[in-house]
Amino acid sequence: SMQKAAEYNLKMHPMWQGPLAVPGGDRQSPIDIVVRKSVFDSQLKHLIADYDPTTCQQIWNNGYSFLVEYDDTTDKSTLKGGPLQDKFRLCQFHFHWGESNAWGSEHTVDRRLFPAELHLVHWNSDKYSLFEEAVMEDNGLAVIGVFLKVGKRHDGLQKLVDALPAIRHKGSVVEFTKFDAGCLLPNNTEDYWTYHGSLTTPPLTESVTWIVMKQAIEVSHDQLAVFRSLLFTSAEEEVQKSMVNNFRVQQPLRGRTVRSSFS
Ligand SMILES: Clc1ccc(Cc2nnn[n-]2)cc1
Ligand SMILES: [Zn+2]
Repeated sequence: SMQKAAEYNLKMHPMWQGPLAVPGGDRQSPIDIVVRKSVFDSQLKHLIADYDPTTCQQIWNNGYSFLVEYDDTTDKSTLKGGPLQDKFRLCQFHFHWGESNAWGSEHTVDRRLFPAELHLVHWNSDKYSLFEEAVMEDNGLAVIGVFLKVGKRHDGLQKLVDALPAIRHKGSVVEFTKFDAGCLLPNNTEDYWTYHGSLTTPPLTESVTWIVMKQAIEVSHDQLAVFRSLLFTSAEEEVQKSMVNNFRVQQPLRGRTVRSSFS
């Protein structure tokens, strides 16, 4: 499950951005989405995210971000449609954010940075039986990226924000149940960009079909501030480092085409 992959992240130095480019890597993420260079593809379908809140299990600080993990042993929380040919299982979601509202997202749109970005991580359960298998295969994973912008308070996010003080330190885990990840999707899920890329932390594997939503969700300044109260460091470490700027630098497009579901 994602647990093992996230434990792998735990061992990694928090600010580890990984190499700027992976040797031989020509489909790395994140990227800048140049809107006027994206290509409208009328074959792209609606996204069908069907998430069951009862599969939500725990929330924990893995020393890089905080992640909400789902039971991915059955096809209860799935993603289909969009650019995807197969059915994908939700295994976790997490965020990337900055030390200020001026930056924090991994992807950008015409170089515009957002204060944070949500990633909903899914793996191809039609072709594989475990995340660990899928993560090594072309198109084994599908990650939905949703930009966060500062505005009105996001009521669905608040339950998650209220759980963060309990997982301030790297390695802390608390039970977190009955959370509907669907409430974090924007109202408009028709308009997205999609391209083939990679995980943005080691193993940086080029197995991700990225689906980046055009519409951002609004969260309040105070909600974002609580993200920044998390720590990269465990309770034992003398020097505590606040968990901010946990994003990777942008990677070269290397001739890839970014398709849009809208014109
Ligand atoms: Cl918890 C976590 C899991 C994965 C990543 C890296 C990533 N790859 N693609 N999107 N995020 C960062 C934090
Ligand atoms: Zn991510």
